[in-house]
Amino acid sequence: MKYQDSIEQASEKAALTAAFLQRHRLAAHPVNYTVIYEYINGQNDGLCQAIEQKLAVQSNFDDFVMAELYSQWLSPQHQRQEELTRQVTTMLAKLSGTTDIASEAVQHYIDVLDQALLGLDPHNANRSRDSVNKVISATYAIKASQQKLKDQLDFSNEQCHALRSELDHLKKERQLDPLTGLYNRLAMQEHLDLWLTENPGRRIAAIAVNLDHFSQFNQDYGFGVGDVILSKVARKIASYVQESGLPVRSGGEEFLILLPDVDLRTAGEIAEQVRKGVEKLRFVSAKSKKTLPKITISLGVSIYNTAENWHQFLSRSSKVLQEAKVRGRNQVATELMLAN
Ligand SMILES: Nc1nc2c(ncn2[C@@H]2O[C@H](COP(=O)(O)OP(=O)(O)OP(=O)(O)O)[C@@H](O)[C@H]2O)c(=O)[nH]1
Repeated sequence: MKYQDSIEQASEKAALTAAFLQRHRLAAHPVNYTVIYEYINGQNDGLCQAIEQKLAVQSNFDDFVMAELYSQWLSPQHQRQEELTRQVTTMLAKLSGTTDIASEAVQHYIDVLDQALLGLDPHNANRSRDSVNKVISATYAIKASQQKLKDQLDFSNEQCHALRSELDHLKKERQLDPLTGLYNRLAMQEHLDLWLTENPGRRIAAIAVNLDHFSQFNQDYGFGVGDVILSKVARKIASYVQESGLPVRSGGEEFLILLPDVDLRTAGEIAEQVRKGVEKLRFVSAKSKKTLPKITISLGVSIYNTAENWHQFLSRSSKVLQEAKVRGRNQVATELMLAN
C-alpha cells in the first residue's frame, strides 16, 4: 500500500470512497474505508477484481464481506504471501543465471575435450602431453563450476522447502475464518470449483444455517458474548460434518455445510441432527455465571442443480433457509417446501 497522490488526488479518492460506502450503506470505519480506498486507488488487482465481481452479481456488501476482503487482499498475511512470491521469483532468477553459467562451462569443457582428442597422437608424445594438460586444467575448471552449481542448488533446495511450508501455512490460514475456525467463502469457492471440475454432474447438498434472533442476543448480552456464542455454535455445527464435507462461515451469523455425494433426504437428516445438537448447547456467562438463553438455528437444505451456477445455487439455498424462518424458526426446511 504505497500512495504518491497529491492532496487534490487524495481528496478526490477520499470523496469517491465516502460515496461508495454511503451507496452501499457501509460504516466508514478503518477496515471498510481502507478496502474501498484501495479499490478506488486501483493498484491492487486482486482486490479490484473481487469487488468488480461482487458488483457484477449485485452481491451485498456488509461488514463481514468487507472484513473478508481486507483479510484476503490487504492483511499482513496477504502482504507476507506477496513477499514470499517475490522471494520465489528472485530465487528462480538466480538459479536460472547459475545454470546458464554452468551450461556454458560444460559446453567449453566439451570443446576442449574435442580439441584434445584431435591432439592425441601415439607418435607425438609432446603433442599428446600438451593435450592431456589442457584436459586436466579444463577438468579443474569444470569441477569448480559444478561445485558452485551444486552449492547453489543445495541452498535453493533448502530455501524452497522453507518457502513452501510457509506458503502452505499461509494458504491454510487464508482459507479459514479467524473467529470460528471454519472455512471461509474463498475456500468454499475453491472446493466447489474443484468438485464441479472433477465431475460437473456431481451431486452436492447444501445446508444453510442461520442463528435465530441473534440481533436480540447481541443487544442483550453484547457483541463480545455474541462472538463467543457464534464460535461455539460454529464448532458444534462442524462436529456433524465428516471429512468429505465442508463447514463454512458464509456470513456474519450464517453458515453453510456443503456435502458432496449426499442426497436431499440424507442432508435433511443431517440438518435435523445439527439443529437438535445446537438446541442442546448450554451457555453460561463467564462474568455473572448465569445461564444464557438457549440458542436455536434455522436450516435450509437444497441440492445443486447442474443447470445453475454456484451463485444461483447459494442464493437458492438461502431462500430455502428463509422458508424455515417464515415457518417459525428452529426448524429445517428443504427445497421441496419451496416448490409447494
Ligand atoms: N456477535 C456477532 N454478531 C454478529 C456477527 N456478524 C453478524 N452479527 C449480528 O447478527 C445479527 C443478525 O441479525 P438479523 O439479520 O437481523 O437476524 P436475527 O436477529 O438473527 O433474526 P432472524 O435471522 O430473522 O432470526 C446482527 O445483529 C449482526 O450484528 C459477528 O461476527 N459477531
